Amino acid sequence: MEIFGVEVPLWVSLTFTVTVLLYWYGTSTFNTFQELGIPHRKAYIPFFGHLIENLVNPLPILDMKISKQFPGKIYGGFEGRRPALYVRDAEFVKDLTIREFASFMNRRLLMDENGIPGNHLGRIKDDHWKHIRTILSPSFSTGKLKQMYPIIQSHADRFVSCLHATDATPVLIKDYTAGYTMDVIASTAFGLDIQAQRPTEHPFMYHAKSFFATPRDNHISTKIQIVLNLLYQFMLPIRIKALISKIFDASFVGQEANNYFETLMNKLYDDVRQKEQKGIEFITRCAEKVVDLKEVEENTIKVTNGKMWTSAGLTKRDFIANATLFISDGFEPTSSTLQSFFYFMAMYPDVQDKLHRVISELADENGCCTYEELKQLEYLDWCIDESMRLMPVGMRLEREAEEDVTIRGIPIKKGMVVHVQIYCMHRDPTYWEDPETFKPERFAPENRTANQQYAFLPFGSGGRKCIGYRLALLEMKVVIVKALTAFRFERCSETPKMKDLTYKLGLLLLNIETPVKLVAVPKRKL
Ligand code: HEM
Repeated sequence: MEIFGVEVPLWVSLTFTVTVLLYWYGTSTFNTFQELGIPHRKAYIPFFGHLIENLVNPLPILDMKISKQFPGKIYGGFEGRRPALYVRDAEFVKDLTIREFASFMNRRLLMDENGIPGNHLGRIKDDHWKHIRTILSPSFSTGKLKQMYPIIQSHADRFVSCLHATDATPVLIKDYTAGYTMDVIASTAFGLDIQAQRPTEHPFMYHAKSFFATPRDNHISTKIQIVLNLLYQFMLPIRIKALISKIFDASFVGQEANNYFETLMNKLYDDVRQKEQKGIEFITRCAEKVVDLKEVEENTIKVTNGKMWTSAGLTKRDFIANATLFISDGFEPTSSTLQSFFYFMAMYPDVQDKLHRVISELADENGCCTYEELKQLEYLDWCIDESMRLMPVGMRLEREAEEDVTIRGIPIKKGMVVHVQIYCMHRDPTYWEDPETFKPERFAPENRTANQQYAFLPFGSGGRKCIGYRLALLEMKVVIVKALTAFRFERCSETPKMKDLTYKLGLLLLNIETPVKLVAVPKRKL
């Protein structure tokens, strides 16, 4: 082929044309924010945008660094070709999650799996989500929590015995909070006593850990695997990923964990249906709602986002997916939050002493008090809130625009993802005086300011707020009251300083990477 009188081989001109077309397509969305007049980060890498940077850096650190460049608290960026809006303005967040809830009801889907994860409350959409949320919500009512209270207390006693066995030597506190949380989940949700606080790892615990693909170690090979996995999730279209995950074990949750819980839930379902005496567990309530799609009236059958469901109850698939909700969403956030809490107690001994005084005025020598009495411990509430302010496990909330909407003058296009930067908001000096310091008193009613309401969202906001937050708070309070009655948590030479804490890679949860070692010094002999 001749171009401007020069002979160019056909393969060269074809390669050139394809490269130009690919470059054009790979960058064609990169002017979105310029056109909308929204401050943004310029993207240069075709197809990737800022994705690689997002995946190879711990998100809280990156979010804090970048957000400093945007004092207006709202800016655009690119996750691959897809425009995403990053927000840390409390008033904007209020409108996004409450006033405009109907347009931002859903989270973005990276996978359209048919197994447990794809049908779980956190991932389903629109009317399907509303229907399942309505069925599950009563499982967290005051009445249900009161029924669970003695069970939770017995696991908290076990937590105290396990710590006594450490003989005041330094321990990785997360091993203990994880065991406790899992014991609570297995018993209150499934009626199982899996003894997760024992040193041997129960298969239930082993598979539960992979629900959030929580990295098991800090090896470089593990990090590469995480980054490749995230790249795969972001870069390929959902349909292609669905095909690949059918052929290989490429689901969000490993196929092994999926199969384990599917088999277990089927077995528990059969047991529950056969039992005459109904238990108080979450699974019993879910099992009672299961209906056969072949037997329900046709007008109750709906399809949302490719998923079939019925307004007459739960399908077996909905049942299996949502029965595991305690594990997939309840386990890691609660055990991590407890880890942070005990860490802050050791780092701020004056706060710990004050909290201990308050607790000992109310609870007996075993840290027992009634459900109602627990509510009177407002200083405990402030300490937990302050701990979640500095270490919010849900470091970002995610919403996807269902339609074009303008919020506070910012136009948001249909399909755009909005990330609420919880970690940044919780440490923003506009909302919090001296934000890096642990000061529970800032949560005393007389110290609260109006603009803090939507700048403190450890459990999210609006209709999609954490469904299990009341249970999470209860199980944390019970174990804290018992643990602080029995021990004083102290630093040791292996306890990291706050400025040295590093975080694991990942987009969902704030996960401390630095091993957090503490000493639990008994207050009295058993
Ligand atoms: C300290 C512990 C916990 C923290 C910090 C936490 C935090 C969160 C956050 C930030 C969200 C997103 C909310 C939003 O998008 O507005 C969420 C959602 C959710 N959480 Fe929790 N959570 C905790 C414990 C639990 C427990 C114990 C359960 C279940 C037993 C649970 C079940 C869920 C579910 C199912 C969702 C999705 C709700 C929906 O989409 O309707 N969480 N959680």
